Amino acid sequence: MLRWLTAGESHGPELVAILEGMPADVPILPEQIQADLQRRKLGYGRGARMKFEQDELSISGGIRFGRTIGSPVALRIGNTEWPRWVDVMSATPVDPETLPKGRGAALTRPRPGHADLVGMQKYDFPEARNVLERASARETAARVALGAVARAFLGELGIRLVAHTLAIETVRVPDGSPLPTPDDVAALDADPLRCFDQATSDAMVARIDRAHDDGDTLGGVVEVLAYGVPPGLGSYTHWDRRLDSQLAGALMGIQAIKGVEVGDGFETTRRPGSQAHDEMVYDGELIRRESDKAGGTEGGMSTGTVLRVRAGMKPIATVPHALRTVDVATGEAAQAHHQRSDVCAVPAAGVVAEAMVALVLANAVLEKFGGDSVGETKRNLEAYLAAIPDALRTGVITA
Ligand SMILES: Cc1cc2nc3c(=O)[nH]c(=O)nc-3n(C[C@H](O)[C@H](O)[C@H](O)COP(=O)(O)O)c2cc1C
Ligand SMILES: C=C(O[C@@H]1CC(C(=O)O)=C[C@@H](OP(=O)(O)O)[C@H]1O)C(=O)O
Repeated sequence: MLRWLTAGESHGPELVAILEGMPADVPILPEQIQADLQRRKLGYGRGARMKFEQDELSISGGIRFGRTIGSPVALRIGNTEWPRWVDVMSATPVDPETLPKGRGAALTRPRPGHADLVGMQKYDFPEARNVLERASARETAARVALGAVARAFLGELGIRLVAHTLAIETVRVPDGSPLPTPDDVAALDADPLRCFDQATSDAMVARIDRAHDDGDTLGGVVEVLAYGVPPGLGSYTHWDRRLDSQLAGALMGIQAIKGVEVGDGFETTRRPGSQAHDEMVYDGELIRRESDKAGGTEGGMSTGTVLRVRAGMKPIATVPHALRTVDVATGEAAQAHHQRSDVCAVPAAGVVAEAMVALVLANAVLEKFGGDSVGETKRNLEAYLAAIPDALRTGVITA
């Protein structure tokens, strides 16, 4: 079993992350993790902080000479903003009178759509600083770093992932457009929206420009594809063993994700059964699917076809054209606090979603095939695939 934990505040000294249960001998270099951290900062519409803050990665354990060694992988990502926040985020008591006026001010005008108000109620805070520091999606940097390790493990088994942007608000990639493969990652990273359709990407840029001018923010939809996934990850035997349940939970666990679809998702509910499923045909060697509407799972198990999941992100809550709220210090009507924010962070959410899917798949692979070294996992996987009776063979769809 793979377990992972993150800690750290948005403006604290660093984020820390631990991945426990990763087999030994997975090749992974700090540069690979750093590259994924860099990809998470990409995307048209992100705020100023993405430009001036660097992700300072250091590895505290679990990796030696460029390979995992079976012990917990422990990572630190320094927040280069920290020197400006030393007082405000001090772990030791500080006289509130000495705090800087702007950053140190009490945040008593909670933002609709962010965690501020309920966080204050729940943890008994008079203002929102303690809440937003941890609710912030800064934390997703830690998950992306762990996801890079999970992806390296999956890569050794021939499982490769790619994420792309499907929609920004109502600007959407046309139905039936070609799907990217993992070979397209560099091209996607070079696109301002990580969108695989040039005309749609251009329209998305224009829409974000308009939102920026209007003092508004936008959400959208990302899709993660995993190629080379063997049949039989997850299980139909219990709700929490279902791969689709685990994927949905992991994706919904990303800040601002409000909907998840597996395969054609809600579109499937608008089709009659005769047109909703992926029919099987025998080609003399393998049982093949005529279509891929299910998105690579049936009965909570991977089918061996391309895994396809989508996550819908709501618009950023810190709207520059500030929303109405109540100042909880005075009880008076007010405008929600706003200093700076992303206009749109959907492309970054795609990189985070890819990391979460990688972690879930790595866990599912280990549950099915075990292995204390990646070589052992690979042997077990190959033996399982070889043992599937000829009459049941479907193969595995790779890119
Ligand atoms: C990559 C990424 C960047 C984000 N950037 C911002 C931001 O700049 N401002 C903001 O208010 N929310 C931002 N969010 C969303 C908030 O973190 C999120 O809405 C908040 O934690 C409340 O959680 P909920 O939306 O899941 O209810 C971002 C989310 C992601 C995934
Ligand atoms: C720092 C990151 O994202 C942050 C996520 C975020 C939020 O409320 O979720 C709010 C913003 O932070 P700040 O309010 O300090 O500008 C984003 O910049 C990051 O992704 O690295």
